[in-house]
Amino acid sequence: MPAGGMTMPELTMLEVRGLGIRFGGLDAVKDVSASLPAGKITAIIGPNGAGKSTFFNLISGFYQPTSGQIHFLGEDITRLKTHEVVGRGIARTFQTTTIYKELSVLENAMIGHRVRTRAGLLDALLRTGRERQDDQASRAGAMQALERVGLAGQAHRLAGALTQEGQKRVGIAMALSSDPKLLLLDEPAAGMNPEETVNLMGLIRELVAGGLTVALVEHKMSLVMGLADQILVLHHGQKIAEGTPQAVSRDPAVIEAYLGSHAHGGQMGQAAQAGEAGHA
Ligand SMILES: Nc1ncnc2c1ncn2[C@@H]1O[C@H](COP(=O)(O)OP(=O)(O)OP(=O)(O)O)[C@@H](O)[C@H]1O
Repeated sequence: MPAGGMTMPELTMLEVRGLGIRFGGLDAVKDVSASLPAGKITAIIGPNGAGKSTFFNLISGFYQPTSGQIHFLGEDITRLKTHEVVGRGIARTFQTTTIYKELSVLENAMIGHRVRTRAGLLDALLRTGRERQDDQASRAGAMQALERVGLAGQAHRLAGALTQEGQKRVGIAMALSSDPKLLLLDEPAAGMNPEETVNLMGLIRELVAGGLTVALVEHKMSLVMGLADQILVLHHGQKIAEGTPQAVSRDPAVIEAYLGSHAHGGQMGQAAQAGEAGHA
């Protein structure tokens, strides 16, 4: 115990070591080692095709890595299946909104709960006898999740009738309904206007204040720079930098990676300038 210092050691929520996956001849993710501290927001950024979504797919059990290990709260989860990973406390949202617009907000969140606590979507949709028994548990989990995203009052509306932002919140509620410890958000601000993006940032901050750990993949630098405690930068599947938003936005290797890519060079360039705190 350091005398006079009350700093608690930082708890690691997720740790990956030497993580990699090859598709044919391509290393989509290669030798990535990183730690996600509990109660913090980690952003994973990088130019198009850098391996960000693949990284999420590895953590959430959608893909099996060809090398390396994944530890979640100290447990080796490298070879677990998706629903087992969810059972441990990791949930994710997807790049494209995958809500059922013709169902109610509550039904969507309940499907989220069932899919995440069962082996398959089919099981959840067919409503087997076992499913009906679990109805109450799903309903309770779903309502709690809707409260967390501010949609409890709209539980019985059709999901398709909500705004773009509301529908994003439904997607997040679907992930939260399994009560995860770690939430993976894949491009949460995609398709959102600046006001909606700011609201979404507020929601993510609230969730983290409530004890959640968040990792997000996002191209919108305003969100990344405004939210992230730490940033991992991937390029061609490899980690080229990590650190605070300020440090990463000034990192020559990061600027080079973004400027060298057609797609998002401008955004990172702007972020680096924004980091210069008002210098013209
Ligand atoms: N299932 C797959 N089979 C073959 N190649 C894949 C597969 N998934 C991803 N890849 C390849 O792996 C590389 C990384 O893709 P990934 O989607 O992870 O990048 P990303 O950083 O998420 O890109 P973006 O920002 O455009 O979403 C790309 O070259 C992609 O074509």
